[in-house]
Amino acid sequence: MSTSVADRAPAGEVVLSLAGVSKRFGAVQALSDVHMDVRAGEVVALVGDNGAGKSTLVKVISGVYEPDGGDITFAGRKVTVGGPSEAQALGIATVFQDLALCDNLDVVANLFLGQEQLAGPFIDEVGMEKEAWRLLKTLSAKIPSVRIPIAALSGGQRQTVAIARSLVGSPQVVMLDEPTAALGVAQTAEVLNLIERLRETGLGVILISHNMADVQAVADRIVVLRLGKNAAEFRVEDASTAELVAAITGASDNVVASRASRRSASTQTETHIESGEQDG
Ligand SMILES: Nc1ncnc2c1ncn2[C@@H]1O[C@H](COP(=O)(O)OP(=O)(O)OP(=O)(O)O)[C@@H](O)[C@H]1O
Repeated sequence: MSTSVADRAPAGEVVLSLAGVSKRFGAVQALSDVHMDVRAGEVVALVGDNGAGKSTLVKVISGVYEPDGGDITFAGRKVTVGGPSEAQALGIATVFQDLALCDNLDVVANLFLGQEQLAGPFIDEVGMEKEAWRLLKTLSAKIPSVRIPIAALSGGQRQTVAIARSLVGSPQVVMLDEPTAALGVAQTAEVLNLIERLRETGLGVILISHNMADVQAVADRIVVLRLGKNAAEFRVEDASTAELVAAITGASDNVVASRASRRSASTQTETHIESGEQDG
């Protein structure tokens, strides 16, 4: 089976919708009444402080955890996601932080390991290699060979393989959990390009990140969780870093926000001085 754009929902259509999702672990209410929509051809960033509930939400969507309450609607119908393989069969793929790649196996083996059934019943070694190149091409990925072991690849290239792997089986939604956390500047830029490619192919992308620069560079919408609840939602062009930080921390007078506004005030003053707008 190949990833066909024709199978996908038209851009702008809601493909995944969460309503009233809750999850408790003993005394900890990790998620309360969470809602979130993801549209085809859109990158939604899911942000929040440590313990805000991001990982729990990802695990609910990917079928690792069963929610205590709430509805998940995927491609227009209410679904229960019984486990990660069910999520993948539905069309919800997740790239977890650990990437789950086998270092000693090559790129082709890693792309299809354990998901041969998603690639199609009759796919052989040659077919897998062709499909591997096709998936990497979809991402405009820079991998020198599909026959080199993962151990020989850089961090950005590994992330690329993990993202390509998530595309086997034609998902409609891809979730990326902190994809740039362990990467340097150039590799981060590479991964942000991949995310843009995913959006261009019409996928709904959920990006979990602590990095506001990455989020602001690539997301269309930003959903902020705080203490397991929806705290705010922004279109990326409407949110300043200070507003985002305030929504994440729940306070507008925190150290990061006031530092950001001091810096922005001093930049404005400098701009005015440079353009000769100062008084006197
Ligand atoms: N398996 C679990 N058992 C008990 N409590 C849990 C479990 N998983 C998460 N929690 C708790 O649920 C809350 C939300 O945690 P979660 O890991 O979802 O937050 P997060 O936003 O992903 O944080 P981080 O950015 O640190 O990964 C936290 O209070 C956490 O301690």
